[in-house]
Amino acid sequence: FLLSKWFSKGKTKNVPKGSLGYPIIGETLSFLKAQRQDKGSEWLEERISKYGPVFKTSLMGSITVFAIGQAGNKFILGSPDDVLSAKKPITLKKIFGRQSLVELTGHRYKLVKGEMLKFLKPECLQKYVKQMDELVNATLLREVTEKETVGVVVLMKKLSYDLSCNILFDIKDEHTREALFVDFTLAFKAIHSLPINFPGTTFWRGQRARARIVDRMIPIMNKRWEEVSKGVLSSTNDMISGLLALRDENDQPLPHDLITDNFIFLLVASHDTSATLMSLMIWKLSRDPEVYKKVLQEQMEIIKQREGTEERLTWEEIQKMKYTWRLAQELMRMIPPLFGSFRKALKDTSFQGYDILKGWQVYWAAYGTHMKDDIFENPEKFDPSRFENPTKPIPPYSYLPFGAGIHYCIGNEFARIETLTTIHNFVKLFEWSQVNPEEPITRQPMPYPSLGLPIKIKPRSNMP
Ligand code: HEM
Repeated sequence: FLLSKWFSKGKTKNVPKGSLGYPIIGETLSFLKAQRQDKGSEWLEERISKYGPVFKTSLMGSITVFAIGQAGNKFILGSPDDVLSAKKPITLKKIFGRQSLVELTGHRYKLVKGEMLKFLKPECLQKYVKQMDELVNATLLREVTEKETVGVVVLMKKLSYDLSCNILFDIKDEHTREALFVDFTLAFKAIHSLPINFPGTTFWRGQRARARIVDRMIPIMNKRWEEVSKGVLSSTNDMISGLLALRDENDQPLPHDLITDNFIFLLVASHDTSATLMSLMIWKLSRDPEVYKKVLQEQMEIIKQREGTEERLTWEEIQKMKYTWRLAQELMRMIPPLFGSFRKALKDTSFQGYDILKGWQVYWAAYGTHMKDDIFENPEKFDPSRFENPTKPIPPYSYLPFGAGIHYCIGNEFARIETLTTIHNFVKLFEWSQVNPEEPITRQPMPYPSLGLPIKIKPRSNMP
């Protein structure tokens, strides 16, 4: 009965063509495998050539429609939330929690996002530049000094995690941070695993890790709640305090489990994405002398022009790092940190004559536009200058490292500042060379140098 129900699903409608694969698991295994082997674009191409740019498959236990290309991106990312919501497949939902931002809709979504934005908008981030610079500088010196070889990927993961923990959540206790980091690593792996909850599976381990994170957060949250209630701590101190002080439409505080869910969600959203970008930047600088020269020149010029005794970076100096950020933009065009992302249909809808039924998932992928020559001239050519003087403006819904529409990344400015601060300190403090000059990038599923980017490193000998 279940099998016939599964195969007859949507038969009376004009649904997109495509194979649903095996019952329940569908094509999840081949999709995850392609992601891990950095063959996501081949996986897509195979299906596009058979069924066209709009096709269906089944992923993570749900029928999933892909709509590849600018029109597809516009449809998916531009649809209102009550038609295509950002609700995620079971693995993400179980790790992020039922009340993470992407599971919320309507008023509650706006309320929680509004509070997050208070900390993430440029006006607010300006005041964290100095603190970020201090933290990056101290971490790099501590982790690198007296070592001849360093694994950049591990270092960047640790750095971006520490930055989020410190700046966004004010978790300063080293022991707590370390313990949480171990569990976050396990929880993150579970997001991209098969949803099989059986002792020993990645998904099972991730959920146990999440439970431990929640246990560790309870006393932290209770203490903050007490401090915020007594007025000892301001709601502007950090995001946890801000969410604790927030009141809903009935003037009631938000449930503590909503705050824990969003703490976990934000750490995942902010940690591996930025760590990927920073690792890709150092990977590119290690193997492209031309690019390295320009970045070094830009960063050293900033130090040279510094007046007075100020040693730490300023907001104005971040704005001067134009070439360094264009390098990041071009890297994210060719190797987007997020391959794509899911939406869930809350109502029946349609695209280009194809029916998409309530309950189905929809997936957008950056691949469909980032490497197309009608959008980016010579798309295979690595050319940061295309973001300086574009011959023609990039059409909307075509360049998607941070997504687009309602769910556009609200941490993009935070990511920009931490990336630029890290690269500034890295080139200022060290000289280095790649241990494996041919090291390629592989998706795991985030695109990292495949061997963790080991580098031989020493303190910089010549300063301006
Ligand atoms: C280079 C680093 C980053 C990249 C490439 C990135 C990418 C993205 C993308 C593609 C989306 C849209 C996902 C979708 O459409 O389903 C997104 C959403 C989001 N990102 Fe980021 N992100 C980065 C850094 C950060 C940071 C540092 C934070 C927080 C401090 C953050 C917080 C968020 C949040 C909260 C959302 C959900 C927004 C919503 O649903 O309204 N991200 N990010």
